Amino acid sequence: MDYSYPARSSSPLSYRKSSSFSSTSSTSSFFSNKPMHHMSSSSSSSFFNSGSEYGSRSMSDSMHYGSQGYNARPPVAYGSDEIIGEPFEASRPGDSISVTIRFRPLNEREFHRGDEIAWYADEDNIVRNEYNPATAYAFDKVFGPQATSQEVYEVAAKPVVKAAMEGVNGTVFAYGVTSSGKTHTMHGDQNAPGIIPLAIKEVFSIIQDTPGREFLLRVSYLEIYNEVINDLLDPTGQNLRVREDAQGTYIEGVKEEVVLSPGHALSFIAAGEEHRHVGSNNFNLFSSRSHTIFTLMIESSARGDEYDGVIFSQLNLIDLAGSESSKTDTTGIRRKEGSYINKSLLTLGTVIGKLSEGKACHVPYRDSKLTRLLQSSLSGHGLVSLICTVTPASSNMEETHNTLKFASRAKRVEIYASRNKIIDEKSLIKKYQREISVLKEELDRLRKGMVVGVNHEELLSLKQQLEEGQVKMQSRLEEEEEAKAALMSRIQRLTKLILVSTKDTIPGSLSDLPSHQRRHSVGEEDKLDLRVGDTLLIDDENQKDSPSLVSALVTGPCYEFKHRRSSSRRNDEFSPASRTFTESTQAGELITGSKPLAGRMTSDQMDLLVEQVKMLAGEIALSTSTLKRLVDQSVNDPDGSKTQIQNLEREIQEKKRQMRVLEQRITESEASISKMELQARKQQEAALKAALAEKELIEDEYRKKVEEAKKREEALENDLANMWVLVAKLKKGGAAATLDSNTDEPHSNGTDNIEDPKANNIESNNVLKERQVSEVPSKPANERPKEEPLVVRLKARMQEMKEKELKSLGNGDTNSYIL
Ligand SMILES: Nc1ncnc2c1ncn2[C@@H]1O[C@H](COP(=O)(O)OP(=O)(O)OP(=O)(O)O)[C@@H](O)[C@H]1O
Repeated sequence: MDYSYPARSSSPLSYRKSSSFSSTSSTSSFFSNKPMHHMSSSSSSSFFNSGSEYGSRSMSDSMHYGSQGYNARPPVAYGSDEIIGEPFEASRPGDSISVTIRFRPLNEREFHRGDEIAWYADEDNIVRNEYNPATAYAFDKVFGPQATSQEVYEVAAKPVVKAAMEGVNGTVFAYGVTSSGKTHTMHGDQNAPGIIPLAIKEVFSIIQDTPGREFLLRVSYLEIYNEVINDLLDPTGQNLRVREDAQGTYIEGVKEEVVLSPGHALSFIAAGEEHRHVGSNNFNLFSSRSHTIFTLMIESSARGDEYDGVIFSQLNLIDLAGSESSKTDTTGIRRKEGSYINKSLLTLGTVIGKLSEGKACHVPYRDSKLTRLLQSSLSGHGLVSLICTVTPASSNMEETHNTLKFASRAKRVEIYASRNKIIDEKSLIKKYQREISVLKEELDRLRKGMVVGVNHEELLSLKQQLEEGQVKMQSRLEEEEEAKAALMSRIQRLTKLILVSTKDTIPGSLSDLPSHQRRHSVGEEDKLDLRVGDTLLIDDENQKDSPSLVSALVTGPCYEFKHRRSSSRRNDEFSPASRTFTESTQAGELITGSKPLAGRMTSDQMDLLVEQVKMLAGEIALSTSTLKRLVDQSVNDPDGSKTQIQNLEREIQEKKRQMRVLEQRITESEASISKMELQARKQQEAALKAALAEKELIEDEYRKKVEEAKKREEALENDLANMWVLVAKLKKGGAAATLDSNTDEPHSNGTDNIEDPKANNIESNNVLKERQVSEVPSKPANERPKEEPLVVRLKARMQEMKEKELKSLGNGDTNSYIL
């Protein structure tokens, strides 16, 4: 993993990465506040390094700087009160702020002006004045100029980081005059990462080594510039306000980003650094003009069943701006910045001083934003590690001495660190865990075929809906498939037309050609097409208006198509050989083939014609633009391009002409199609009219037959009625004697029989038949003279009826059967 850390102003990670992770307004306490402080002795042991022994003075590497060495006279005299008595008391129980001193090497500037080593690290814990060896300060650890940031980290930061991972708040901050090495210590660079990147690395490494717990990390990054708090992770977050609640101080609206890896966290810092106020002074080209506070919020809880609540802690990594002495040459804005920096550092010193006195007195935390924000940590809750960076240079001896005094006072501030626990509701990790478990359950239910909040019936209906949906989907797919198939077949039809178009110039129908003859290699095509072309020259009716189309037919469609695709790339190569090809076009070739087919043009062929016109139009546009380019070029080389231009002009003219031919053919085809349609419609109309007339005739005849049948029916009915009358009379008379007289009376009383026509009908029929069988054939006509007129008339009438009946049967008149 690359822990390279960006330089202040030229970071390779210098972009503001917008986080896709949870970003919430901070409502958490800057630190869990427990406003208590306790005085500790100056020799109290550190929380981190107990048992530091004060050793005798020894030469360290740090002393080997400066031309005059460290034996030079001290530039300043010290009062006895400033000298710390020796030896230090060994460690004693109780926690205090960890105070570490880090010397930086003399810089070039100091070296060149002949600065001496005024202060040096005497063994591991002592800072001693070169000019007055009795002036010495003891700290938890003192690092010489050769110490690496990693070493400083191990002592000054690692214990704080580890404690923070276990729920103890922690603050590590670098304090010192400008250009003493604070930023170098806290941030470092790619080659020597500082406390912040090393702490981040440590945090993730601890997570890695703690399989029993779950962690959630968030970061925030802000600066205090001219007593204004700005959010470095959110450029819009300017002039944020410090708020206070039961848990302590917090910054309202500060952006917090969840981080997932060291690189991720570093990218936020790098982005924040871009917004940090940095300026140059005569000591430092990239002087920090603001205090920065990088905060890592750590939540953790035991995994699985061993859940014991959520532990929350904050780790603050602070890079303070350097105090500026009167020697710092600043003007204008820098001076203003400097005065703000000094004021806030002075307040910090005062607060530390008050705390170190251990008296119950007013501590002016509120006098500066810095002390207000550090209130919780300085007031004793959580671990605090102060790293004071100093220069050994004699020219800065006084400033270094002030730093040492400040550090010494800070060392006397006692702290009481304890592990934090937070109630679950406030825990982000808990919130996320809850969400995760809800989602997991939902997933589980879904896997088991259950839907959250859905009962069995609803589930069934859902399944049904799903099935219906599937059916719909299926039918839609089928429709799509059909549409696709239709399209495919249309494409195939068109493709076939295109492929066969050249072959179809052979007289005969398309279907006469076997399909394999319609698909052949370019070589075969060339030979065949030459023959086809010859034939066409003789037979094609278009020869007169389109002679150049023949040249199109000389080339096969495949070859032509290949050429057409490449011709756009090679349009400037108008060699005589290529000219032949450029004159013939795919479009021209196709239409030539389609015309002989078009005795009656199909809609596919019409579509093809339209496509060909479009293709030609495209080719013309391309050729025209090439022509334009050639004409432009010809200004420099008139002779070189002349032939090409002429060829191209001819080609354009030819294509235009072909296009006109095609358009004319389309118009003609359209006209002929509509003419044929009209004719067909007229024929159809005439046929319909004839059919109608024929139908009317048949109907007339039928009507007449019906009328005749009706008339016959009426007549028969009439005859029948008369017969009944006669029969009734015969029955009534009983004898032949009376028959004569009665039958002649037209109004005889026959009403009895008539009243029951059905009964009479059956009876009379029987009587009639008897008489016909027994009397009429057996008796000669001359033996019954009295009966003759009536009987004869009756018989004649019956005969007549029979004949009519037979006649009706013969004519197929079904009405006759009714009788
Ligand atoms: N221990 C060190 N070893 C080598 N070079 C260092 C060390 N400390 C600081 N420097 C160099 O000294 C210069 C100033 O350091 P730095 O910017 O860290 O000072 P500072 O205290 O942050 O200053 P300011 O308060 O003005 O921001 C830098 O070029 C830095 O690389």
